[in-house]
Amino acid sequence: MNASLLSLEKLSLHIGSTQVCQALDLDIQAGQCWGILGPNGAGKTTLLHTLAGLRGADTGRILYANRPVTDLAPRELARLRGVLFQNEAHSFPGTLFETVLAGRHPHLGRLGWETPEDLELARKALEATGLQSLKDRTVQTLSGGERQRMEIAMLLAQAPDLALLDEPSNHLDPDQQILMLRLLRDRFIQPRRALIMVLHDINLAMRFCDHLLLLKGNGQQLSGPAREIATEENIHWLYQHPVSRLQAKGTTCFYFL
Ligand SMILES: Nc1ncnc2c1ncn2[C@@H]1O[C@H](COP(=O)(O)OP(=O)(O)OP(=O)(O)O)[C@@H](O)[C@H]1O
Repeated sequence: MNASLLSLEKLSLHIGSTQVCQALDLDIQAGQCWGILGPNGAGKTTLLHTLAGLRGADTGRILYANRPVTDLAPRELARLRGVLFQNEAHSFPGTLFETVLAGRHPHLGRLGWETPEDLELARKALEATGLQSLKDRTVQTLSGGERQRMEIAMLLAQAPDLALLDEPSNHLDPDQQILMLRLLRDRFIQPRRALIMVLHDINLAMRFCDHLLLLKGNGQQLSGPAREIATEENIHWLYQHPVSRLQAKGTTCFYFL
């Protein structure tokens, strides 16, 4: 049996007038890729930030390897989980290389100096995301897609056990969407690692996720293996839009009518 990286026990969460989830039990195991789907405003980002330990829940517990997230020091938490935020604003005007290298922060020694290994990991992360030729550019000069790839590179450099991604395909063209999600899958779908991503594109979710959490935005939720959860009926229930489930080239996809 795989190890449990993150467990939710009877988690209830609301923001404003939105009930994001209600008594949600979930077990994210090493080697799994979870997709969180739901209509605009359902609370997907709010839940992701809560899982990351950045905000509190109403009731219930969030456990990282059986330890409550509230007991973990920031540095320890930053080694366990990394977050790809939507529209992250970087406050200092660094170069691409310096920014990606900052991903190594949770791993630095007491003096805070980067080792040659940290520099090498940052260099490799830039190479993996195809950004090495831009390494000396300032972050402010990057296009939306280049910036998104930089955020992914930073997460690769951080190398946490669990990656929490908020719409990782944002700003990416179709080719880069596939390349970056493949890269994330290859790095994080590992015996000691896992991936959770909020996605709007259900077909990307079908392609990359083995488990799904559907959030309706009124406290109703459905979770489980993607092949059981991704039915025409459930996807119609989720988005309140007519949809057809199709088989193409051996994979399941959804066509919104
Ligand atoms: N500080 C706040 N106070 C009150 N309501 C808020 C606050 N922040 C967010 N909300 C609302 O909470 C709901 C959930 O927001 P959230 O960003 O988590 O949804 P989401 O599912 O990620 O949405 P989207 O798909 O549009 O990105 C939204 O209706 C949002 O307007």
